[in-house]
Amino acid sequence: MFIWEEAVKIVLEVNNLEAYYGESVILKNVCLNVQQGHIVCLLGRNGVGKSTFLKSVMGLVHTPCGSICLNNEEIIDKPTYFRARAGIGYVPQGRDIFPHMTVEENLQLGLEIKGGRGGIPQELYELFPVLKEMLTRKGGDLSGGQQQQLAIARALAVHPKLLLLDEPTEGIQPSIIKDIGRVILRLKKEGYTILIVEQYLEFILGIADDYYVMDKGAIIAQGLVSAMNKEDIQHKIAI
Ligand SMILES: Nc1ncnc2c1ncn2[C@@H]1O[C@H](COP(=O)(O)OP(=O)(O)OP(=O)(O)O)[C@@H](O)[C@H]1O
Repeated sequence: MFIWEEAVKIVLEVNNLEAYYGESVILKNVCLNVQQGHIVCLLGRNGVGKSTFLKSVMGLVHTPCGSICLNNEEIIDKPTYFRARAGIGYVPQGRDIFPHMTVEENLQLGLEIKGGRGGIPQELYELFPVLKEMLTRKGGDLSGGQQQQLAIARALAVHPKLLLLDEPTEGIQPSIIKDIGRVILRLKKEGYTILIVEQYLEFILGIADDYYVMDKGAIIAQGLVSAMNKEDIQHKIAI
């Protein structure tokens, strides 16, 4: 009998990656895959190298060894703007909202990667109704949670093939954390592929498909979230 199996498509494939700040090696031999349509979480304590990993994928740190493939194309030697145009959306830790620009102007900046073409997609306001109410407010006047929503919306403006989120729950009140969780699940339903760096295990349990745990710049555990031994992983990421 012939069984038709749909081929698994890997959007991001990282192999044997090393990253450095000056002479200091931060990432060692990191391998991590993100399958299309999946939500993948990279967990770990403070300072183990999670943000450095996302910055490496964006081309923001020195990565002399290894491989970073986006949809089977090697991008490790490509500049950051190329990676952004190739479809990687990045929401850094701290959000990087422009405080003196309005919410609308911040959203328009998200379109610049693709030459500013097309208007702001209306679905962004469905995902984040609060942004529509605050279009003329300055980014710097928004709460931390609202800024996080604005940063995610800005990255989504060009429909990225891969969305990188660096600690989306950091410093945010529980009700907004729930809203962000709901948005991520909706994006998953729409077929988005997302890699989230987190320290907050409970948040990712309800939303992620696959997890990796990092310690001292190396991957020390990985698997399906559905099969995760939560106590063991919590112990590995506890301070
Ligand atoms: N610009 C930099 N120059 C030198 N060292 C850095 C720089 N940024 C980070 N580091 C160091 O690299 C290591 C990894 O930092 P990184 O921010 O990637 O960790 P993290 O796991 O994301 O932690 P956190 O959750 O606190 O952001 C840390 O030891 C940190 O001090």
